[in-house]
Amino acid sequence: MEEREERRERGLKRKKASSKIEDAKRSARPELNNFGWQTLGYVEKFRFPPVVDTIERVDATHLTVDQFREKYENPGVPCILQNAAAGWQANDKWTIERLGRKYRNQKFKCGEDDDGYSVKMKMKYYIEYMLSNKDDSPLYIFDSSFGDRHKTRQLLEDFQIPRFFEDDLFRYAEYKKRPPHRWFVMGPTRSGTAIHIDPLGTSAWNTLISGYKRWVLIPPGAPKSLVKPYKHEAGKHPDEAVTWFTFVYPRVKAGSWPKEYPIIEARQGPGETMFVPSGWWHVVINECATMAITQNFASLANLRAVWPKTVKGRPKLSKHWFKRLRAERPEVLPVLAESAPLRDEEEDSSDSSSSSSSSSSSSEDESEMEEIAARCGVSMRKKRRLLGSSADRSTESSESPCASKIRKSEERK
Ligand SMILES: O=C(O)CCC(=O)C(=O)O
Ligand SMILES: [Fe+2]
Repeated sequence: MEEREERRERGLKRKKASSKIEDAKRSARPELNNFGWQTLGYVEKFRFPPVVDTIERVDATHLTVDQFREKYENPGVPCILQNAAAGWQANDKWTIERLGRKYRNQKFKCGEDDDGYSVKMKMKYYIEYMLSNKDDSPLYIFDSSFGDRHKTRQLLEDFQIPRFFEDDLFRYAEYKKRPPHRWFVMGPTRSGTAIHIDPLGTSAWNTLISGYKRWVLIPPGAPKSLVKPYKHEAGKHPDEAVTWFTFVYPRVKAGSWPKEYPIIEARQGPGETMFVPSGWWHVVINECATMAITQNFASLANLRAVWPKTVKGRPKLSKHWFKRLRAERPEVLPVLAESAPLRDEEEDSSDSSSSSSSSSSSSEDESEMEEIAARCGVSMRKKRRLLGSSADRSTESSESPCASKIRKSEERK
């Protein structure tokens, strides 16, 4: 009798899990409702290419912050830092078993619906999905708000920002106003991130706790038409890593790939930290189940790219940030002045999705900026550039070529 009861209970739980998984899948990828999630048969047909690893690796324990800046950050050279995660609690705690126990009923973002709202799944259901799915391009946890939720905040204690990345200039902005900047990342084989450049000109570090990730990095300046799948290749999975590896990867390996954009390949393993400099295209696919933590940051090295993009894409934030930097880091003001976009300047060629509207910034703001520009010894022309266009935007929207990193829903907060 008791046994029958238990069997019934288990059956009900299984049913509930599949229904929760189905709900999330329907919301996150409604375009697959008719097409199907396994139609391409990638579980059988998709083969990871032979391992090629051409990235520079460096032992973080023997590298000073100054050396990192000189060799990698300032010249924009990608690298893998080894041992930057030594001693992290995540190395022991972030296993499927332990996370599945501790965060069992906590919801993590694994997609977004058509209206830009997060699609979330409880950890217990996601793990079930991760371990059993045969989907062509599976759902992927890419959660930027774990640190803000009471019951998942503890994950923050399991890792530390490696010292090379501590001087994140966005930390001077009020926490609630700063763009999303850290993500807990977890997904099964074939999940990953399609080719993109990280938002707002930021650089990133990405530490893998378990599993293996394949990376391809393409230098800044490579045209979108070259690095993205062609229209006829995109099919129902235009923005998925599997599509890139199926169609574009053979092209980057062919002799006809332009020599001016030499790619870098890597197979990242547990404990390794990838450094992605500002402006680099990158695409990532998980070879097996992985767990990782990634952060994006602004620094002295990328501020020349970050500032104009922030002014254009996040005008209100840029004003707030400016004031904070002026108070806390006045030495960076000349960099802002030098790099600010001209008023009414043409949008640059990158994926910008800024919207414009009617309200204007106060003249008080403007004169304040001009005064600062003068103090920095910036010319009249550049003074006008300091804050970019004086037309403010009522709805800030950010340049977001990294689909997984800045989502509309997060911008809405
Ligand atoms: O781990 C991944 O899927 C890639 C994440 C990414 O694009 C990044 O860290 O910038
Ligand atoms: Fe990225």
